[in-house]
Order: sequence, then C-alpha cells, then structure tokens
Amino acid sequence: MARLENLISGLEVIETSGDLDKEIKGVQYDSRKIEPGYLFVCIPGFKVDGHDYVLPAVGAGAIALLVEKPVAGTQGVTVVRVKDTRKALPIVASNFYGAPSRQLRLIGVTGTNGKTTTTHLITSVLEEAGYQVGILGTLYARWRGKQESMAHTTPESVDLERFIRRVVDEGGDYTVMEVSSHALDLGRVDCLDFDAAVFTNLTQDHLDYHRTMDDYREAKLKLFRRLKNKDGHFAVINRDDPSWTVFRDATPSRVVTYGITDEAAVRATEVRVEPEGSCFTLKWPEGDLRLSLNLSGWFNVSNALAAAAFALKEGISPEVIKRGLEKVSGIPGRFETVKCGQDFTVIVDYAHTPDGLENILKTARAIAKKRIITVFGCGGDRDRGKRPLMGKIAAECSDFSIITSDNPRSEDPLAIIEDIVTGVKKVPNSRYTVIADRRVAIGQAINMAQAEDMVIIAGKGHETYQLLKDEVLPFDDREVAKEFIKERLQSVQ
Ligand SMILES: CC(=O)N[C@H]1[C@@H](OP(=O)(O)OP(=O)(O)OC[C@H]2O[C@@H](n3ccc(=O)[nH]c3=O)[C@H](O)[C@@H]2O)O[C@H](CO)[C@@H](O)[C@@H]1O[C@H](C)C(=O)N[C@@H](C)C(=O)N[C@H](CCC(=O)O)C(=O)O
Ligand SMILES: Nc1ncnc2c1ncn2[C@@H]1O[C@H](COP(=O)(O)OP(=O)(O)OP(=O)(O)O)[C@@H](O)[C@H]1O
Ligand SMILES: N[C@H](CCC[C@H](N)C(=O)O)C(=O)O
Ligand SMILES: [Mg+2]
Repeated sequence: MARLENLISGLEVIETSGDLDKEIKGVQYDSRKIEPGYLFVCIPGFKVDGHDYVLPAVGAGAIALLVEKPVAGTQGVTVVRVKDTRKALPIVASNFYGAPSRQLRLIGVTGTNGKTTTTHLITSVLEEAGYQVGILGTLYARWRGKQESMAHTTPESVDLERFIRRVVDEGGDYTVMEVSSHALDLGRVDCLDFDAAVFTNLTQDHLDYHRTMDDYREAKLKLFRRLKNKDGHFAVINRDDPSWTVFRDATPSRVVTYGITDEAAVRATEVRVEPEGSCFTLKWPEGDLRLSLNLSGWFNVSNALAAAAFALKEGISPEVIKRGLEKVSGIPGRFETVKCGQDFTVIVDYAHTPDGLENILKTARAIAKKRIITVFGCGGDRDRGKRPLMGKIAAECSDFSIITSDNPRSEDPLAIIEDIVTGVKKVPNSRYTVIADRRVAIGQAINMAQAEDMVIIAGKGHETYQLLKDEVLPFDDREVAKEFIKERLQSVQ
C-alpha cells in the first residue's frame, strides 16, 4: 500500500485530475492483471496501446491511471499525465516497493550467451559462502527454494521490484539477475541499484529489435555506465571478448577481467573438456587452484571464470569458490544429457544464436566418438540474420543436420527453414534434411543414430512449449527424445 501522491514523486507530472490522496494497493501495466485499488500505467506498446484498455482496467477496480495522452470514461478515477509512461513505470514501481535493491547487493549479468549459467554459478558460490540469495532470469525467479516463472528473462520493473522486496523482507543478502538488452533498452531496470555487473560476451542476436550490433552493444553498456566509482561497485569483464575494452571504458567503476588469455586478471590454464565436465586451473594475481566442473564445454569454463572473478573481487575465499562452482551439477536445458540406457549420446541444449550453436557443436566434436547429428531450428519473429549463419555452422560442424521448427510464432515455419537452408547450402557436400515437425525431426535423429553417435537437439533447452501462431503447444525436447529412445529400445527387444 502507498499513497498515490508519494507514488508519483520523482515524475515530471504534466497534469492531474482527481484526488491524489488515495491509498494504492498495487501498480500494474497490464489491464488483465488489475485488482481493486490498483494504479494502471498505460503504455503505448509495439503491438497495442495500453491507453485502449482503460475501461477494462477501471472495470477490474483500477482507482488511478498514469497516462501520457487523454483518456475517456474515467469518472471517479484519478488521472496523472506524464510525457512518457514507459519511463515513468520503473520510478513508480521503485516508489511503491521502497527501492529494495538499495537494501541488498544486486548483481546483474549481461551478454548474448551464458547469463543463465553464470547467474547460477555465482549463486552457488554465494550460497556456499553462507549468504541468502535470490536468483532471477530465463528459468525462474527463485528465492528460498520457491520458484516462480516470469514472463521474460528480465521482467518489467514492477515484477522485479516485487521480487527483490520479498528477498529483502525475508532476510536476503543478494539478488543475482540476468539483465537482457531488451530490459536495458526499455528501461525495465532503470531504477535498480546494481552493485556489480558481469559481461559474458557479445555476438549476433536480437537484430530484429536492436537495428545494428552497435545499438545492441549500446544497450548492454547501459548496465556498466551506471555503476559508480565507489567501494563495493565493480564490473567483471570477459577479456576474451573483442568488445571488452568498450565495456571497460564505459564504466566509471573498478574493473576485474577474466578469460583464457594470459592478460586477464582471473584466468584458466590447463583446461580439459570432457563429456561429463571440465577441469582447469583457476589463476588469479595472488594464487591458483585446480577446479573440476560438472559442466562440459569451453564456454562453461568461461562462465565459471566470470563467477570466480566476481567472487574473488567480492572477497570470498578461493576454497569456498571452488566448492560453490563444483557443486553445480547441471543447469536445466543447458548441455543436458538424456539417458535411457541407449548406446548413443543425446544432448539437449539451449544454443539459439550462431555463437552458441558453434560453441556447443565444437564442444561436441571434441568429445564425440563418432558422428554428430544436429536437430535445430530458429525462432520466428526474431533476428532473421541469425538463420543462414546458424545453418552454415550446423552444416560445417555436424555430420548430418535436421532442420526443423523452433517457436515459429507468427511466421510460416517453412519460410524460416528456407532462410536456414540458404546457409546450409553454402557448405559443400553438406548432409541434411528438412523436417518441419519438431517431434518427427527428433524421432528421425534418434532412429538414425548408431552406437557412439551424438545427437544434439539445440535451441529450446528447458522450454516446455512450442509457440505456433497464437497457440502454446506443450513440447519438451527432453521428453520427446526419451519417448523415441524408449520406443527404439523396446522395438529391438
Ligand atoms: C519488445 C518487447 O520486449 N516487448 C515487450 C513489451 O511490449 P510492449 O510494451 O510493446 O507491449 P504491448 O504488447 O504492445 O502492449 C502495450 C501495453 O498494453 C498492455 N496491455 C496489453 C493487452 C491488454 O489486454 N491489456 C493491456 O493492458 C501491455 O501490458 C503493455 O503494457 O512489454 C510487454 C509487457 O511486459 C512484453 O510482453 C513485450 O515482450 C514481447 C512479447 C517479447 O517477446 N519480448 C522479448 C523479445 C524480450 O523481452 N526478451 C528479452 C530478452 C531475452 C534474452 O535473450 O535473454 C527478455 O528479457 O526476456
Ligand atoms: N559463455 C558462453 N559463450 C558462448 N555460448 C555459451 C556460453 N554459455 C552458454 N552458451 C551457449 O548458450 C546457450 C544458452 O546459455 P545460457 O542460458 O546460459 O545463456 P543466456 O545468455 O542466459 O541465454 P538467453 O539470452 O536466452 O537468456 C547454452 O545452452 C550454450 O549452448
Ligand atoms: N531469449 C531468446 C530465447 C530464444 C529461444 C528460442 N527457442 C526461440 O524461441 O527463438 C529470445 O526470446 O529471443
Ligand atoms: Mg538466460
């Protein structure tokens, strides 16, 4: 509960009508989630305009509106007008929840790939050090073992503030969160008080939204620009990434670098990548330590270095860091092995960018005993430029590719596949087939696998749905793969 007058403090109000001395029970940007006593913030969006939903919002009990244009039919409802409601939302959200991010340490992880993995590694280390930690991102918002699914990797400011408030009220020390470029660009995190920021990497993605790679990078840089030059504030930057200097130069805060390169402050040497995990020597200016991760792949060594660099700078002891990192047994949908007693390997992974796919397939090549069969597609209503690039990478790095569908959304699945095939065809003698139905595609891969082959099912990882037109169809790569493996094992008995 908060008084409306206090809620709008910090906003540049153009005009108000109605009583400002009202108790507001909640702040909401979606009319479908309004409850009696709420403030409805009307946002003109990319698809629809929130101002068009004033009537249902008032019908559901909204007693105040924050608008940027005149609205009708609002008798008895207080209306506050500002220039930009999207920019106003995080301010109102922070006022409503009392800026909880100032009452704990807030760690933001950004980058094209590795955010979910790195937030989990950091969380494990912090928990090992005895701290109470909330974690939020693509998989869930999790606090004290309770998981809540969120609409986005980085949800709207109101949802973020609500979660952090709960963590603070229940004694949390940290919140570790993924920060997407969309969230940075759309101001979802504008009022959060980050203490440290981690940059994993920058490669092509989301060029449907950010028009150029420079725009995309600029969005990510926002997180680093706002850190301060004061004790406790620092940036953790991947020295192996070509953009690292831009991130270093953008932040006024202290910087710690990590990477495979000798120049990084926190680095890995003697790296060994194996099917079930990876080992490396963690080196930092004052010492070194041998580590054995349960996560396979070079890229996960990089993610572990990010977490270690953060934790060392945070003052956590190297032994605790080692235990915390080694404890992580796997992250749902990230290089997740599907085992049903078959004599070939099946891996489900969330690689959905060219860089992600290349990394996963190169790791697969390093550990595979025989052929690699790759099943993948590309998301509809998303960066079209990724499609031929991913097609080319799959053809180059696999022995056989099955091009299929991955959340076609409003697009024609076959048109997406055609874009991918353009890239596949660039590779001479590429061996591939097109099977638009993902279930059939997975079945085909499982049935053609021979002993010691490796089937990689990429793109959907932990997802439990397929988005087709306006439908959300239940679909889980891991479950579908299991069904086909079991069927095949039974048929030979
Ligand atoms: C580009 C983008 O991020 N758009 C998000 C944004 O949309 P928008 O503001 O344009 O909303 P809109 O759908 O046009 O609606 C306008 C307003 O009307 C409201 N409305 C709408 C319908 C209704 O009946 N009543 C109502 O009040 C909406 O709640 C909204 O406030 O705000 C909406 C409400 O929160 C989001 O659902 C929507 O996410 C879209 C669907 C989306 O797909 N976003 C993805 C790309 C995204 O954000 N991804 C990132 C990165 C992922 C990663 O790589 O890690 C993420 O953080 O998840
Ligand atoms: N450091 C990395 N560099 C390159 N690829 C990576 C890295 N870490 C993970 N990947 C690949 O990217 C996939 C997604 O990893 P993860 O979920 O950690 O990234 P994310 O940044 O959270 O993704 P999203 O943007 O969808 O939330 C993994 O399944 C793996 O294939
Ligand atoms: N965070 C990414 C996830 C993509 C996952 C892939 N399965 C797809 O749907 O394209 C996005 O929203 O673009
Ligand atoms: Mg993620």
